[in-house]
Amino acid sequence: MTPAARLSAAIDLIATIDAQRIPAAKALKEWGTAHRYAGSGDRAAISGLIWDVLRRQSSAAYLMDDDSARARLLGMLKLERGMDLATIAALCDGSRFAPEPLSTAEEAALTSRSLADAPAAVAGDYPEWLDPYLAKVFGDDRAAEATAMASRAPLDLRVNTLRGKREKVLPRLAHLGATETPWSPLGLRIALGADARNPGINAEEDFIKGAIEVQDEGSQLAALFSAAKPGEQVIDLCAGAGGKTLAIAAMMGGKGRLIATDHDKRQLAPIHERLSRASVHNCEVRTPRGEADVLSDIKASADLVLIDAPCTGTGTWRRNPDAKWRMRPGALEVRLKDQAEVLARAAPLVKAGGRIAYITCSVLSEENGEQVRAFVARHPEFSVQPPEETASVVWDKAEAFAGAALRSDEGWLMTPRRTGTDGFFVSVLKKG
Ligand SMILES: C[S@@+](CC[C@H](N)C(=O)[O-])C[C@H]1O[C@@H](n2cnc3c(N)ncnc32)[C@H](O)[C@@H]1O
Repeated sequence: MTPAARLSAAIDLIATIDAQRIPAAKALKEWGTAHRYAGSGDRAAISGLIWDVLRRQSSAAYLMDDDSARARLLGMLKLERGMDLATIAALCDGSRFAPEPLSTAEEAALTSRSLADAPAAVAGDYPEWLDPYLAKVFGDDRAAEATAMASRAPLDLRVNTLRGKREKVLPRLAHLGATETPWSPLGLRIALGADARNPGINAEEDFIKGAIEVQDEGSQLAALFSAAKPGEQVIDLCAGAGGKTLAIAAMMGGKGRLIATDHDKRQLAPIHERLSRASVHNCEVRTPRGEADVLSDIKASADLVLIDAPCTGTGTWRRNPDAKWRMRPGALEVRLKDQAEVLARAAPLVKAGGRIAYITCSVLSEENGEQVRAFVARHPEFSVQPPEETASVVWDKAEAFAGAALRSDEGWLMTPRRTGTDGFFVSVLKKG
């Protein structure tokens, strides 16, 4: 397929997604089945176009003053891909399989309209009901923050120090264009192209041998801020597929006791294979069975309880542009309740002098600072460790990090705009 034919296919697909109200991933899969002649390059390119239209859904429609599938695609080409009028016009030349030539109104919109007067929710591409929530966190910066939260994310990797060293792994991933991430001493970054092609990390020898894991740099920093140490007793209460568990295990260097659990046993399913590939030998996975409390033997003995809390995931919008538009107010209410529950469960597990590391991948203060304040009010035996302290334990970049991240009395908030990471909040709460 020519680049122009891919645009035509993308316009048709967006119209289908609109009309049938189906998730983009499902629509793309069905399109692939119905167009078996399309090669993998075509599929990747068309997926990339669809995801980018979802990223710029509102702003592209505003720019074009038209919310049709075609208008949103054209607006996206300008806003997300930085194409000028001549480039867009050359693609839309009306030839066989290419989109129709640009109308006078489309040409005018692409040259003279801008987002300068657009409401923040439109310029920043987020559901309008979230505007007061984002205003509370970011104030007048919310459109700029949200725009960064809508832009395509790179692929970040964490080098597993149980199996390798960053300086050794880096040259082996040179063919993928890997570079060091700016903050994490363990991070590597691979920029992803507009065609959404997967670089095939799972087939890399370093991945197979457990020397690298896919993990956003913000997630790596959140784990580092917990300051897990060799010899400690650490409980990962919301371990899920084990992303943080693996990072914590590497920090512990195989020494001490690590317990991973989750209230949903299905979420834990991939953790066993991942722990084994990463050569983690000191982690006990406790899978819930029925109503029994799998942590009933643990009473005020943990040095660290890690809570990678269930959250709305607003910090990961750049990886899930479809989920962003599907988010409903009810989802926030449910998550707030879950978070309070997990915090209450963690409190009695921690020993005097121990700590809770509370982490979310959301930017909303209801899930972050407000949740922490409410917990400390209910549990005065806990107090927030000053954020500067949590960062300085980690590394010499603490000062630059403090200048970049958003600090509150309760902890650090990382965002795509500020730290180039997914949105992550981290608070460390000391007991006694
Ligand atoms: C953000 S995800 C964890 C991701 C995982 N730690 C990782 O890094 O791959 C949140 C997890 O919390 C779990 N969860 C939700 N409510 C919980 C509760 N009340 N107690 C324990 N886990 C809970 C969910 O099942 C989900 O796996």
